[in-house]
Amino acid sequence: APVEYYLQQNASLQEMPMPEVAVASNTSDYYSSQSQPPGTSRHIPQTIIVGVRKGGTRALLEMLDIHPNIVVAATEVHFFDWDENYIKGTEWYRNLMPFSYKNQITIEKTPGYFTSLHAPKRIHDMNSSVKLLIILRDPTERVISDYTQVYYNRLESHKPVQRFEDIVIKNGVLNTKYKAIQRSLYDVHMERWLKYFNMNQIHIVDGNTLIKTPLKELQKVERFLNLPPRIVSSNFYFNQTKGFYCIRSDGKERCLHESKGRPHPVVNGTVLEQLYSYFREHNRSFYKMVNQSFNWH
Ligand SMILES: Nc1ncnc2c1ncn2[C@@H]1O[C@H](COP(=O)(O)OS(=O)(=O)O)[C@@H](OP(=O)(O)O)[C@H]1O
Repeated sequence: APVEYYLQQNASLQEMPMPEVAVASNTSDYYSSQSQPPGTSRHIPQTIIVGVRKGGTRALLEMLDIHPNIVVAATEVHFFDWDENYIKGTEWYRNLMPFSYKNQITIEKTPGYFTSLHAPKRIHDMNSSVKLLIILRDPTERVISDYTQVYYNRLESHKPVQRFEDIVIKNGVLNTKYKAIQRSLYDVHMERWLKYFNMNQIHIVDGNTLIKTPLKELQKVERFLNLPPRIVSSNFYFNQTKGFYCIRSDGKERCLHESKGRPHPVVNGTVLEQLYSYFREHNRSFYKMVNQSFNWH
C-alpha cells in the first residue's frame, strides 16, 4: 500500500499525542482569554508551523513568542488536518487565534499538518502567500521520540507497551509500515507541500540545532519573517536538571512541559544502523528537494 494509506491511519487513539498544555501564564493563551485590548483583533495566521511531530514544534513556538511582534495560539488547532474541524470554516479557525495588534503576526502550530494529505491544499486555499515553518530533526531520532511519547501515553492509560526493537523489527526485517517510520520520510511529505508552495515561502528549522543553540535558529526565523531582531542570548538559559534550554522573557523564567525532552530508550546498535540506512536515500532526496543539507545519519 502507498505511504498515504498508512498515514491515513494516523487517527488511531493510541498514537495520539497527549493534549498539549500551555507552559506558562504569559503565553498568548492567557492573553486571548482576557477581554479584547483596544486596537486589537483576531487574525488568521500569517505563519504556520506545520510540523513535524516531535521535531521541536512546541519549543519553536514558545521561543518565537518571546518576540514582541509575534503572538501565538496556545493550543494545537488541527484545523487543516482534521475534517471535523475543517468543515467548521475559517471564521471558527480565526476565533481560536489570540488578539493581536497591527504590527504583530499570528502563528499557530499543529505538527500533524506536515504529514497530512489535505493540509497543503487547504492552507494554500486559505492564504496562498502564507509563510510556513517546518522543524525537522534526524529522522531516526524522531522515530525514537515518537515511540517514547506513545510509550508514556500507553503507560499512563495502563495499556501494554512494547520494546522499541519489537515494533521496529518484524520477522527479522525493518517494519517500514510503522507509522513513526512513515512520518520520518521527509521527502515523501515535502513533495506534497512543494506542489502548492515555493521554497521561498518555506523555512526549515533544524530541530537538532534548536536544542543545542536555540538563538542561532531563531535569528534565522526572524530574518525569514522579516522581523526586526529582538530575540537575544539572555532570553535563554540552560537548565541542568532538564538538560535543555529554557526561556527567560518579561522577567519570568520557564521551561517546556515535562513531556518535552524525555529520556529516550537505548536502542540496539544494529537496529539503529538499519534505520539510518533506510532513511539515507530519503534524506538525500529531501536535501535535493529543499536545496539544503542537514547532519542526519
Ligand atoms: N528547549 C527545549 N526543551 C524541551 N524540549 C525541546 C527543547 N528544544 C527542542 N526540544 C525537543 O522538542 C521535542 C518535542 O517536539 P514537539 O514539541 O514537536 O512534540 S509534539 O509533536 O508537539 O508532541 C522533544 O523531544 P523528546 O526529546 O523526544 O521529548 C525535545 O527533544
